[in-house]
Amino acid sequence: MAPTGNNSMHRSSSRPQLDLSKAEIQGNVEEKYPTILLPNQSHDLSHLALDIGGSLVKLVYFSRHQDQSTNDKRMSNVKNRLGFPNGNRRSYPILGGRLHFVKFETSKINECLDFIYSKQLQCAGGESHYSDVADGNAIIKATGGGAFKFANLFKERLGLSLEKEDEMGCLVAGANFLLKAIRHEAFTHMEGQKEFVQMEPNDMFPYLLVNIGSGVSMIKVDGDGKFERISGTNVGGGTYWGLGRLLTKCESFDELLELSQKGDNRNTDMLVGDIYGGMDYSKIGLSASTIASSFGKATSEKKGLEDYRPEDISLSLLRMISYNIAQISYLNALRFGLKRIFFGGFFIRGHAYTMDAISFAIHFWSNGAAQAMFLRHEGFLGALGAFMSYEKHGLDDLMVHQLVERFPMGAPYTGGKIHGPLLRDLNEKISWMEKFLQKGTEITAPVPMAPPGTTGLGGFEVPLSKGCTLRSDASALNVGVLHLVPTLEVFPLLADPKTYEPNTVDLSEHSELEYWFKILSEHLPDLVDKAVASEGGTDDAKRRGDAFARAFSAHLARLMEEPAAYGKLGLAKLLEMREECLREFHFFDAYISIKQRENEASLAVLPDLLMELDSLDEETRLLTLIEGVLAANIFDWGSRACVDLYHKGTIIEIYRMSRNKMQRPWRVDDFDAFKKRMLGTGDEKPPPHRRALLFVDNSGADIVLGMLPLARELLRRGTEVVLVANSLPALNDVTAMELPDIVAEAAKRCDILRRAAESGGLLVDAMTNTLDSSKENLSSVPLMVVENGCGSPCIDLRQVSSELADAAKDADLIILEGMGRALHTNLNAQFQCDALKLAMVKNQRLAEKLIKGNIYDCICKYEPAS
Ligand SMILES: Nc1ncnc2c1ncn2[C@@H]1O[C@H](COP(=O)(O)OP(=O)(O)OP(=O)(O)O)[C@@H](O)[C@H]1O
Ligand SMILES: CC(C)(CO)[C@@H](O)C(=O)NCCC(=O)O
Ligand SMILES: [Mn+2]
Repeated sequence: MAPTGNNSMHRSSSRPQLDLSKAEIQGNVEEKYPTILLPNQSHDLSHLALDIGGSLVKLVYFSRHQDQSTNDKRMSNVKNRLGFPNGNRRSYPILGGRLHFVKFETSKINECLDFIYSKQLQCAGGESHYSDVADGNAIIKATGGGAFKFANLFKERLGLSLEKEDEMGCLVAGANFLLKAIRHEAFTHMEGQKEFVQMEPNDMFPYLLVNIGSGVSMIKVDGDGKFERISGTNVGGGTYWGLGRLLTKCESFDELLELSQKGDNRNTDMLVGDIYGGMDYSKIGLSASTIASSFGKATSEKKGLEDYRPEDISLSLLRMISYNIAQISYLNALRFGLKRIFFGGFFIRGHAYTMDAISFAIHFWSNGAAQAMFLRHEGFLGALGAFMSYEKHGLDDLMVHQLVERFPMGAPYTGGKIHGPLLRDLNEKISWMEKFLQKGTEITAPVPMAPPGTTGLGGFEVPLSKGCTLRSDASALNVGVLHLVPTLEVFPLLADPKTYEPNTVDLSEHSELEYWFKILSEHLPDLVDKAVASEGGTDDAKRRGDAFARAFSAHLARLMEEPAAYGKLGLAKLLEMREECLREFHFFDAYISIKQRENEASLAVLPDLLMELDSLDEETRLLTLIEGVLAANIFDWGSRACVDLYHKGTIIEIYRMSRNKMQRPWRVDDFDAFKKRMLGTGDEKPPPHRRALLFVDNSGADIVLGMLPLARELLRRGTEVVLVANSLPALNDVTAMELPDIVAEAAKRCDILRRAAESGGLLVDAMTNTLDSSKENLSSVPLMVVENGCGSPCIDLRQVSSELADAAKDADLIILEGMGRALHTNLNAQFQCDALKLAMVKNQRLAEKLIKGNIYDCICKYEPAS
């Protein structure tokens, strides 16, 4: 999903510009990191907050979206027309922007200072403190012990004062925010299986929060700001890393964790079987393979450290510490009757085995009564909480539907160790990716390897999740950039937003996932060609095209290995990711020339089509119009089969051929019910719909020869029509920016469309001269265009533009057209008003699966208001 407006397609590069005017160095010019004053820098550039722990520094910062859409004529017309109510809006603006998550090792705090400096984050410590910035005395929120320990360093190097926030309070604030506002934040992890859990904001409390950092804190959370640190343990992440380093000579935490994946703890741990001569101690429920004593075998007098494999040592240590923390957690949960236990902190590091070990132990000790849950933003709770403590961020009011998470490529800092230079611009990103992605191993993930099986109650056997190479790039953290888009809303006509699921196809089924990955991979070379051509085919475009292909393939490979890496995966997300990835590499509209060509060709034949339609009686015309929409939906550059077809004829030939083949009954055919609602039966004439929302799909024939004639029919019958189109380009879909021009062209050829477009404010400088129009005829129901808030071929109706949400309030008919919006998503969506779903199925597998039919079968699904 994307924010709305004029410039929004340039969003990917939308870091606000620094205002460098009157910049001057403050203090000693000889210093290594002299502070530069930017007195004219706008104060709301960003917020920054830190959690400086014993092991890692976590940084959360906010960057604003570029100012959007001020002089967009279409927008202001729509606003006039629909008179956007302000009643239920917040009374103060919250900033649209992005939240970034970055971490560093505390022992290398200079890297963190460099990062802040190079991003100029110290120049904007937060609105409420702006007045201080000019004095070189910006204040930023910080928590963790380092907020005390390093206060002077921040002051000296960056002129930043750290305002200290209570560490436990921050952890709780961060966790509460994530659980409420981020979809797919919390998950369980058992025997290698990740399952997302959605918390009900009304039913979240109480819970136990266990933060495993260097040390471990256990906090009972009863509400927002209501908590008590009930316990802790000094055996934590620092213990694993510290002891592990001494015993194995590993040089990094990740190396130690990787070693554990090849370990066998039977060589170091003393098992029940070792003590009981290979037998279980079944009377107390302990199997022979239960660890009786961690490192108990290392007591052997005959052996020294060199006789044990570092792999085995690492594994024993990891299990010892994970089990120990889990056991103490469980006992504390028991003490206060808490059923839900969330684990955070970077000890977890998204590592499958660690999570399995903790889950297993919680399950074991509680006899299945308590459940361990993990958080995707595991280590960032404190930093987020510190961020939340700014007064005017507006974040605490944000809701799930206003946050969109994206996973851009190449943020080398987030791994904790630095893999490359700070990426300042696209060029540097591409260079870095060219090098980084050559090392194929680094795009692998910790994934379960062992076949499914049971660990078996009665002992701590080996949890199943092992892993291969640990990912050291940003995505290892399974944390993206959070886009805050305050204008997004839940589509108000959904029958039940709570149970609404946009995706029709479930990608958690592996064969389904494989199939779509194959489709997307095969489509990639063609897409790259188009994208490069759309940017003039220059060397720069080719290089970007190459980088895009690498990046998107890497995403695909990553998801193939760990489908839940970026949250719950659906086809809509996958298709959107492709579009976002294009934008990330500055391809703003790959299909632009194809779209223009097809629009022109279709507009040229529109008058003939309208004439043909007008010669038909009402009933035949309605059928022909629906046939026309279905037939024209064949022009879809997202479908392989259709692209092949285009080489076989002109647009109008294909359109006619396609329409001639429309034999009823269609595979799903509710046309008669729809006709009855529109035309009635016998003498009984039902009133026309008040307002119809037409969710349009492709450019060219699809919009011009399919949807516009249908819109015209509705207008003629007295129904207001709102064309709902994408905010940003996706494949050859028509966008809300392009539609007014297309409508204007069509209006030159049709009186009904012209009057409606004028009435809807779409024709601003009315072309009164182009056609003879009598002024008295001018009043007409309006034709309008609104953007849907998204930049994907699919639509998740939980996150639409406020413009669309407003337009929906008076609507009593929804028409969803095309595979992306009516099939891949929303085929099963229920609405509060009449809904018509129209699509041609241009994919054999989908046809078989969804409608037990064949490629090119049609769907005309009509569901009256429930
Ligand atoms: N790259 C890394 N370097 C060091 N430790 C890491 C790394 N990645 C994960 N860890 C683990 O994460 C732990 C630190 O987690 P976290 O950042 O949540 O705690 P902290 O805030 O530094 O510690 P505390 O809250 O106790 O002061 C380390 O002790 C180690 O076990
Ligand atoms: C000291 C803190 C709070 C610093 O984050 C943390 O490392 C911790 O909770 N340690 C455990 C101390 C204890 O309760 O035994
Ligand atoms: Mn900490």
